[in-house]
Amino acid sequence: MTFSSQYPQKRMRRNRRDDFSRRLVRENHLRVDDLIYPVFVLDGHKQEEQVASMPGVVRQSVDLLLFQAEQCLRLGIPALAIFPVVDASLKTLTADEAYNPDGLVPRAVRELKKRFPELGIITDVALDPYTSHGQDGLIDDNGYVLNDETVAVLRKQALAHAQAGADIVAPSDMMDGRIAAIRATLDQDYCIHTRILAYSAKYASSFYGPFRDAVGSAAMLGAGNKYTYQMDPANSNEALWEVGLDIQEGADMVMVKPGLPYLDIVRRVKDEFGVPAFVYQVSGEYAMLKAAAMNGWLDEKACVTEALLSFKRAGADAILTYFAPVVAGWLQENS
Ligand SMILES: NCc1[nH]cc(CCC(=O)O)c1CC(=O)O
Ligand SMILES: [Mg+2]
Repeated sequence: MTFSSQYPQKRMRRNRRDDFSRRLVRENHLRVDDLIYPVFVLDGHKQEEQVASMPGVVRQSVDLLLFQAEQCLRLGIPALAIFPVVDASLKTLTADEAYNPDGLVPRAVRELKKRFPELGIITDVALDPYTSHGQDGLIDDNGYVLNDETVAVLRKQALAHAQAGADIVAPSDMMDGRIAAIRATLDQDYCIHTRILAYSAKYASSFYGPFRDAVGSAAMLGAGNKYTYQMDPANSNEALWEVGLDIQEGADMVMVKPGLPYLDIVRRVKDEFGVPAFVYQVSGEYAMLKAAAMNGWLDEKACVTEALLSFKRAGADAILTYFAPVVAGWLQENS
């Protein structure tokens, strides 16, 4: 039996045949330089709690966080993103604790920067850990989140973080005009080097569920939602509009959040603006992968790596992922 030499005309499989040629034609790579590790910080000493809906993720006091920070540095992870678990007694309608210069976040930042000055520290600028209703801003009598009144508090919060030494402040609140306002406040105080990572295209996603458990805002929020400020998952052009405004207002990097269900947005943002575009593989994405892996239904290493590589393929420059240290370890094994 003979085979026609004209069929197939082109053999795409030739490059895939061997590991060496697969490596040579590989278009995208996941590197440790791409990773940002989100961590949950608690008050107190030697405190550590598991997050039930995020197996392998803990909330911990600053003294213990220092060990994780050291490990990240050793692994080559460029930056940590800090999220506070604030005691219910400190949550108020006006979120005053958000800009307490001696609050949990500024204290954590000072400790981390003192011990590990070369490790990048990113703080979250939003009021949800500090409000008694779990919304990211101040509310009126009808529960509507007020824009300008909220921005006035965010300015103070961002300044408190910057003065404590945060390298990057990251407004995740989705109020209008907050990037310009925060930039002006930082500049007035000569915090000219503090970068702003704008959560520009942040969707009203149900994949944030485990995060809200982790920081304890779920109980506060109750049946509430964030539809009046976070973006509608149905929208795509609007994300470009949001990103464009934040760049104009002075953002140094922009973020798309969540990740996997919004790869198309990452690609559009990168193509349209060419600015540093970050993506957040959020708590629900972590929980999905982890749950399936723990059941033996998915190969954790293979699937996590594939999901993270998809962000690179979509054009992301950096990825916030709860898998960061684990992945950094895998990358070291391979090199
Ligand atoms: N400012 C709130 C905030 N900052 C980061 C996340 C979610 C992160 C995650 O799910 O991993 C949220 C949740 C929300 O908007 O309710
Ligand atoms: Mg906006």
